[in-house]
This record gives sequence, structure tokens and C-alpha cells, in this order.
Amino acid sequence: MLSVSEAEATIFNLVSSLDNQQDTEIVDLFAADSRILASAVTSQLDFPYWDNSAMDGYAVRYADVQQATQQQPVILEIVEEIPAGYQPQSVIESGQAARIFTGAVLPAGADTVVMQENTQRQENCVLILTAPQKPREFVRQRATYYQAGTQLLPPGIMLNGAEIAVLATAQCTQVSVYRRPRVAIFSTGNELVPPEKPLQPGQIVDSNQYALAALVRQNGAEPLMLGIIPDEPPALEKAIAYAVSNADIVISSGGVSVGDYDYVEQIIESLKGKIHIQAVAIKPGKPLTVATFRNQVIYFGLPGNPASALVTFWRFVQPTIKKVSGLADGWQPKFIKALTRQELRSDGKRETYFWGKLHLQNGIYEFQLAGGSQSSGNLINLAQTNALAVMSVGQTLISSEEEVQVLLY
Ligand SMILES: Nc1nc2c(c(=O)[nH]1)N[C@H]1C(S)=C(S)[C@@H](COP(=O)(O)OP(=O)(O)OC[C@H]3O[C@@H](n4cnc5c(N)ncnc54)[C@H](O)[C@@H]3O)O[C@H]1N2
Ligand code: MOO
Ligand SMILES: [Mg+2]
Repeated sequence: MLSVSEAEATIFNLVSSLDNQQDTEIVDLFAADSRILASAVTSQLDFPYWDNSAMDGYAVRYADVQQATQQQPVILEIVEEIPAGYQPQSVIESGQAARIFTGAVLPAGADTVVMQENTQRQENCVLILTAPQKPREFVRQRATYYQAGTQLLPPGIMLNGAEIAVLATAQCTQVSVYRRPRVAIFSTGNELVPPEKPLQPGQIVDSNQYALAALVRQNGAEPLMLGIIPDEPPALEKAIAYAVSNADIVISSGGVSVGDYDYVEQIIESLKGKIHIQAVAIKPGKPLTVATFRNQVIYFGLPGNPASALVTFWRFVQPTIKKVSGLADGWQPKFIKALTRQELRSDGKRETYFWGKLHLQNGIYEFQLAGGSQSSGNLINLAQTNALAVMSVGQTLISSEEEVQVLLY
């Protein structure tokens, strides 16, 4: 049985990002949020586009006003008024100034802006009462934030509000992003029925497929729903064959343990899939199957128990989807240190994951264990959780108020 870190390393080595040439699409900037940029963006525009004023005030020549004081103000003639969005018409000569407003283009000849609080207006003239601290004060100089022709944004980043603002500024209204990874999802089990069907004795609702579809979508991928597959080899073979030829990632749940009706591994082998992982020392989630097919598709056979399916999704599948989606960095699972509010106990045999809620309390992260049973068959208390506290193999007790590693999901 592999350790969790061995399993993780195996999985992350098996997968690579979608192709930055073939697996891309062009999207409009308004539809680009949360998408992953596929190629570097370069703009032909400098930013700022031109020298402009950072203040409402007067555009002056520094040499004219560097000695100005309250007692000995410098008097300048106002030759032009320059609101934002207007192209200045005059060249500021020595002894002259232009009235200027924030964001307006600095006129030729001027090199400095004096904020209006340090001036006094006298009809057609302005008195400069305080010398600027330095030449170019309150001038936002062309190209100081970004120089045309250099890289504006690198590939492999997620486009959120800030990146979209940058692209808009650079007039990139269409961007090349990775297509969403396609993730085939199906459930296995003769006992499973969809939630809208009345239950017959012995039947249970297929909650995993709903959970996995939501999680796949939340991670920016596109779920391909294949339904409930009975525990019958021909039906499973058909479903797996279809899934691996129509998706980048396949997730099934159930049928991976040692029971007489657990056929998933056998079918993967008959379809010439290569099984890399059969079991992991993780609780819940031990009978995790990971395989690849010749066309590079990765197959996750998650255990059927609802908590096992979700814990193994968060621990192994979520980072895989993010890596495949083209994210260059930050796809790895995120662990933080927290203090546990409750005592945590395990038999120490497998790396054990406890679900609960991470809170930030007076600047300190605290882990609140979900109340009720932490059994792999319980899914009710998974609601409203956001984190898993981790106990290593060999560890049997973490007392309350002690430090624990927590995986955020
Ligand atoms: N003799 C052994 N038995 C089991 C072992 C073992 O090592 N030796 N491992 C146990 C562990 S741990 C787990 S986890 C489960 C995993 O079982 P499978 O992946 O084969 O899943 P199933 O047997 O098909 O189902 C298990 C359980 O989960 C329910 N289930 C299945 N699919 C869904 C679904 N889509 N939505 C909701 N619930 C689902 C199913 O009804 C069963 O109750 O094996 C243990 N056994
Ligand atoms: O690993 Mo199983 O998921 O403990 O019930
Ligand atoms: Mg089973």
C-alpha cells in the first residue's frame, strides 16, 4: 500500500497540463474570469499611455518654481486649461503654467505638477506658494508601469478581476485561454438510484455523482455525466471505454474494493489501462485506484463511501484537475497550520483526514471538527465544512489546542 505522499507524487508525475497550442480557445474578456491564460500577452501600448497629471493643479516647469515659498511665491501666467481626455495645444514656456486635472495629459514644456492646495489663483495667473519636492512631482510618466512590447502577463495564470483589468487596459479584448478539461463522471453500484426516484428496499441515492459534478465545475472543468452503471462487467466496460475516449480525466466511484461485485480494476486491465495505484494508506479512502490509458487519460476509481469519495477527490483529484487545466503554479494542495479545538484520535495505521471548518479567530487559524460521526459512510456532516485536519501514520492523538496540519478545499 502506498503512503499518501507516494501516491500524490505518482499521480502528479502522471499528469501534465493541456497543450498550450491545441487545447485552447479564444474568449471575450467579459467571459474570461477564472479561465487560465494559454499564451503570454504582450501589448503595443505603453502604460501610462502618456505623461499625465496625478493631481488637480498646475503643470509647470520645475526650474521656474523650485525656489517658491509662501513669502516669495512664483507668479506664472496660465496659458491653457487641460481637462482629462483633452490633447494640450500649447507648449509651456518659462513663466507659464497650464491649469491641469487628474489624469489629463501633461503639456509639452511642463515637467512637474503643483497640486492646487499649494497655489493661489489670481485671475489669469497662479501663485506657486510651495516648491515641489523634486522635478516630475505628480507626473505619471509614460511607460513607467509597463513598456510596450514586453511581456504583460505570463501564460498559466488564472484571470481574475485584476488580470482582466490589465488586459482591458492593454486593449486585449479577446484572449487565448486553455479549454476546460473534460472530466467524465459515473457511479457504479446496483443499489444506486437517482435522487428523483422513490427508494425500493436496499436502494440508496447516488449522491457521489452530484457531489463530483459540482466539485469538477468548481475547479473550472467541464463534467461529462455518464450516470449510474450497474455492477456488471459488460456495462462497466462500455462506460469506461466511452469515458476514456471522451475525456481528459475519468472519475468513477464505487467498485474498487475487494468485494465480489467490485469490478473496476478488472475492467481497466481488460481495456489495457495501466494501473499505478490500487490502495493508499489514507483514511477514509484506502481502496483508491489510479490508472492511465494510452491516450494519456488519467482514471480515478474513487471508493464508493461518500466521505471516502470526497476526501480522495480533495486530496488527489482536485490538484490534478488544476494541473491539467494549465495552471502553472498554485495547483498543489494547500496546507496550513491550525490549532484544533477538539481532540483528534486515530489508530495510527493510515494517514487520517478529519473534516471540519477552519476559522480565523483573533488572527489564529482554528480547526473545528464537524460534529457527529466521522465515518466514511456519513456524508451529512460534510455540509458546511471547508477543511480536512490531517493526522500522520503512527500518530494516535492530537490534543485540543494543539497544532495540526489542515488541508483547505
Ligand atoms: N473486506 C474488505 N471490505 C472493504 C474494505 C477492505 O479493505 N476489505 N475496504 C472498505 C473501504 S475502506 C471502503 S472505502 C469501501 C470501498 O468500497 P467500494 O469502492 O468497492 O465501493 P462500493 O462497495 O461500491 O460501495 C461502498 C459504499 O458506498 C456506497 N456508495 C457507493 N456508491 C455510492 C454513490 N454513488 N453515492 C452514495 N453512496 C455510494 C455503497 O452503497 C456502499 O455503502 O469498501 C470497504 N470494504
Ligand atoms: O477508506 Mo474507507 O474510505 O475507510 O471507508
Ligand atoms: Mg465494494
